[in-house]
Amino acid sequence: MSRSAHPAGPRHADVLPEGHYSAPPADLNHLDPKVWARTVTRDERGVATVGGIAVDALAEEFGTPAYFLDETDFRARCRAWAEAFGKDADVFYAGKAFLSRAVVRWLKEEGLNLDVCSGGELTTALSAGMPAERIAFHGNNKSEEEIRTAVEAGVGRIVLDSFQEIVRVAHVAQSLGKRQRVQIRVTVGVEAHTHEFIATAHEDQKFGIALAGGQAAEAVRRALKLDGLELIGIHSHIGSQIFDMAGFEVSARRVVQLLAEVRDEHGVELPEIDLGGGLGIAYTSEDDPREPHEIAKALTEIVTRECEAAGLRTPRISVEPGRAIVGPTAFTLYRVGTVKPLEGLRTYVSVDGGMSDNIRTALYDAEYSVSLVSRTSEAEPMLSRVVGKHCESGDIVVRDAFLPSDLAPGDLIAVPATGAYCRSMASNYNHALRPPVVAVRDGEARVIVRRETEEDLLRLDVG
Ligand SMILES: Cc1ncc(COP(=O)(O)O)c(C=O)c1O
Ligand SMILES: N[C@@H](CCCC[NH3+])C(=O)O
Repeated sequence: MSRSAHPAGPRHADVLPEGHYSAPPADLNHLDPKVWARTVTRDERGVATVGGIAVDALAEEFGTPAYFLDETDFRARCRAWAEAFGKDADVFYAGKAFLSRAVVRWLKEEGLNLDVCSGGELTTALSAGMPAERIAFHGNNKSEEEIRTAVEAGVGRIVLDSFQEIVRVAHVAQSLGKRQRVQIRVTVGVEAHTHEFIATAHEDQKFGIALAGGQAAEAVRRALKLDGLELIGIHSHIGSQIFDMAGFEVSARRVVQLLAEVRDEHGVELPEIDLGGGLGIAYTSEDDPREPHEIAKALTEIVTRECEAAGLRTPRISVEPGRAIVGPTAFTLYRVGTVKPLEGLRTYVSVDGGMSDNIRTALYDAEYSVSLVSRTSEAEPMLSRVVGKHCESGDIVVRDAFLPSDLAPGDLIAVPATGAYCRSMASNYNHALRPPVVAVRDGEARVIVRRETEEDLLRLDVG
């Protein structure tokens, strides 16, 4: 592939326009372990490798764009979470981040439970052999059919999200002659420090039942009266990509307060509390996420302290990390198609994917990093914007990042930390074919979700 020089673009710090970036990194070839999956490194040629396989070979075999998932890293993260919380707590992987049958099998083998939030996720989980009692079923508008499937399967818990749902689940359970274990999802009134679209515990939004105004206490009252329900606890999820533990602290305190009120009113000590997911990961070298053992320690201490103060037995804690497990384990590999320097601004690098395989930049103004991975380069840093091939000027994958100034069509670049909410939120915009997910481990690569084909598109179009 040609590496012809292109007209000089904006390259030096003194001509850089405003944007979300700091100075160019000291070494553009360095693959920072903070943002790259555990086994990623460069081989003797300078080509990046994952699980011992070089990305040029992966691109050759599987094509681009494609997501490559480091199975070793995924399993290690599952184990770290399970060990950090220990046997007296439960870790539910949030399947919305990324779910496939292989993932379900890994979770099962590594001792994790699974949070699903739709009939589709539930079917995937059951079809890959996840025991139903290890599944939690979420959602703010579960259909009667979804509820029936979940109750029939015997899911470990359904998380109730509205007053209507309390009655709906009780009715379905009773009609099946069952008593369904449930939690009530409450909104604790915390403003999580994250993007507005992914914060979920302030009161003015669609999820949960507010603690404020006694709504949640009323939900407990109603649930306790219904024969079809066994109320086992209270659930709170405050948002996503959160680094600051202060929000979890307030949330835990308010949930424990509700448990104390329930004890006082009904003489019942609910045995479980779920503090949701939402723990942040490093998308760029500037992010500093917490390790699972620190998170486990902080959450356990808060809950224990608050329960002691309220004279309650400490309930069994559960958490639902999605992004923190799968996010860092995958990267998206793209091939560069065009390189367009805009004098005084930045260089637009077009790749063969875009907002259809990563909507997070357009949707949340998310920040990502990017590296040239098919070779190393000693060329000077060039302020770049990585864009896709869609008919949309907001089709941006990486808003501001530095790539070497000799970047050329045919080069492979990769965006790390795309394991969560990229394939799971992928679309067919412009009839794009959603990329495959390839799991790599110990020198072996295998497709776990295949690439869509034009036949798939035509098969759906029955007109
Ligand atoms: C109820 C619930 N649990 C868990 C999660 C997982 O969040 P994250 O992937 O940020 O850990 C979400 C999504 O934000 C959620 O809504
Ligand atoms: N999908 C979002 C977060 C919401 C997760 C589900 N409540 C993201 O990419 O960050």
